[in-house]
Amino acid sequence: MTDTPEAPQRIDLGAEYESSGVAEVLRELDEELIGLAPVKQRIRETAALLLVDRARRALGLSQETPTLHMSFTGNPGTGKTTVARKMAGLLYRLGYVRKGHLVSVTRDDLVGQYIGHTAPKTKEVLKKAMGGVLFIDEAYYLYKPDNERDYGQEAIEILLQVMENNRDDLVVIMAGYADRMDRFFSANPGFRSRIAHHIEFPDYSEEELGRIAGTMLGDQGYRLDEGGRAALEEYIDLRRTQPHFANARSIRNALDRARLRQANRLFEAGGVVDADALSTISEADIRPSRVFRGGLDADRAAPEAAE
Ligand SMILES: Nc1ncnc2c1ncn2[C@@H]1O[C@H](COP(=O)(O)OP(=O)(O)OP(=O)(O)O)[C@@H](O)[C@H]1O
Repeated sequence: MTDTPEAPQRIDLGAEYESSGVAEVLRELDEELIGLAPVKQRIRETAALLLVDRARRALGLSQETPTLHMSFTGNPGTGKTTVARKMAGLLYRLGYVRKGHLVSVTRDDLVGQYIGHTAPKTKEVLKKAMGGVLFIDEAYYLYKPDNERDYGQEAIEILLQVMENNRDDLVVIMAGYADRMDRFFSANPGFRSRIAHHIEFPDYSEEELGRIAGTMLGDQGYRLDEGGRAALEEYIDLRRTQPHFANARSIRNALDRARLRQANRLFEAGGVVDADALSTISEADIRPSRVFRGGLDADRAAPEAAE
């Protein structure tokens, strides 16, 4: 294409940053997510790259669609899905995807049980994800090296093809534990070469988990009293060292159970309650947790402990 009369000569990146809505998404990311400083930094850098790429294309300096597929590695509950959703919003605001929604899947959503079932299943998911972001959690389960007839291979081949051919309308984010993802990429170099951005999600510190708990409760209109706060701190300290710990997700689950206990405590006490009582989580709502009694192994049978 030659220059059209409307082709701009220069672009105000600062104005683009605000008017595209990118600034707003980054602000939300900062405000809604506690900690994650290195992740936020990487997202800001990626946003800058995309903004500049868009400006370059607008000025006719390049025509290529950049490779946008990503990998998010880190332990469970470190915010990968939440950040992926923000990333979908960024890509949409910058015009890299048409709709900006996120479709989150695991192996079972892509791979069938019987011969001939996998391709239609994978294609159906891809159809739903087109125009947005396909988030594949624990992506390495697609690849089972001990079984060469595994149907996962079929899904892998379709994904690789679509990641190459539909780069301008679908962004794939593969997520999971760093070490397993690394082995997966070594065994499937096609993915490694198609993924341009690798972002690592660190575990939260105890202090961050405490702040996450405070925000989660605040969002639901609850607060901790002094005893509740101290008990929760102890809870976090213990819970982190026990099996199946899933960072912020474990905190969310613990708070759900605390609210349940609070409701039962109030109900069993009977009588009249005021707003303060209805919104306060106390020590008595946290201490009965099995975490204080030798850990979650005792908890395995309880469905709410499934993390
Ligand atoms: N930094 C944070 N601040 C506040 N809440 C958070 C933060 N990180 C995660 N959460 C909350 O924790 C829960 C789990 O987060 P999310 O699903 O994004 O993690 P994940 O890494 O994708 O986990 P998994 O891989 O196990 O699905 C969500 O409810 C999310 O809102």
